[in-house]
Amino acid sequence: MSAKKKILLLATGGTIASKKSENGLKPQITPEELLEYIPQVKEFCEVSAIQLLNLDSSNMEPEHWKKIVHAIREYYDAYDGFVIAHGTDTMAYTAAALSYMIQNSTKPIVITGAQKPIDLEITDAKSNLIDSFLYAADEKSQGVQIVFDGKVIAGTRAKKVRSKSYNAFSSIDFPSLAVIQDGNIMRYLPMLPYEDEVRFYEELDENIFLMKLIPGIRPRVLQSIFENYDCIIVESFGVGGIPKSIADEFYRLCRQYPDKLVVMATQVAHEGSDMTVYEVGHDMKKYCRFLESYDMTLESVIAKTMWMLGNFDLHSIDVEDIFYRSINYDVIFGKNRKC
Ligand SMILES: NC(=O)C[C@H](N)C(=O)O
Repeated sequence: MSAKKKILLLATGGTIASKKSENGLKPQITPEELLEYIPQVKEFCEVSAIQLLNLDSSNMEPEHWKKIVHAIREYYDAYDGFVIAHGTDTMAYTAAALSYMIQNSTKPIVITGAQKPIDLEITDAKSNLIDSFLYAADEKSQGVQIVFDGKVIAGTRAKKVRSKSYNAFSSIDFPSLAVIQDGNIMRYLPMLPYEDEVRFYEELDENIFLMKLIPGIRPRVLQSIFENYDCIIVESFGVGGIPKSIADEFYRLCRQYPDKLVVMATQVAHEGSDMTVYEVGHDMKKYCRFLESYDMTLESVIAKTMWMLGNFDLHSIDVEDIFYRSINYDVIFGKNRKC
């Protein structure tokens, strides 16, 4: 029998590690205590644990993602896989960010958490953690994934869709990679071997503004957004377009600030953008250079632009080539699609 896989648990806080305080739930359970609740994982893997952060994930920031990446890089050779215990609220953002910051990892990096603290009698924490260790210790696992409520979701495809229920995450416009039931991993998609070596990126540019359109939006704040941010992501309606009420000012600013990255995304949860369909999208094409999200989740668009701006000089790269290149299954129906 082959030796047990060595898995490192990186604890970052979240409900999974929370206890009641006077002011509500607060992370305070140590990673060692977390492991005491799931002694059965010792049967199939050798676990070590470190407390990397201790946050409600509402407080998770790009600086913390860098810290997580740095720790995984530091311990990469010493372990066969990693489990990150994380709050659920921003887990989809972290999973997307790590997908860009750690690419081609043959060692699985699994992110999990819980809707109920591990010390409660009724909790999803234990099953989520056990499934995560099982997945991280499996020979066929690789890359960055979320394991939650029996589903394995590609790091770029997850979205928190329920604030209270156990099935809090969906895989958006892409199948779950696997399901885990009664200790068995059922894979829906084969893991294809990576062509390149593992690569770590520790830079991000977080100077990004997400502008959500609402009916009746006025152009008042646009000047200051363009002045102050490197990238403006427009969370538009439907497949995409700029409404008349802000169009003149928006196009004027696109011309005044040609170096700003403009990305058109959508507030619709499924099926993505297509700026070729409507006149409101067509006009945008006439006046601005922009990227669009296609079928990428908003979390992935945000993380990908932070990664792209942080690691490449946009004047010396083909921005479209990088943005539309599929990373960890993030974009399938993008510009570079081959049918
Ligand atoms: N279920 C959770 O983990 C929610 C918590 N507020 C967090 O994101 O840290």
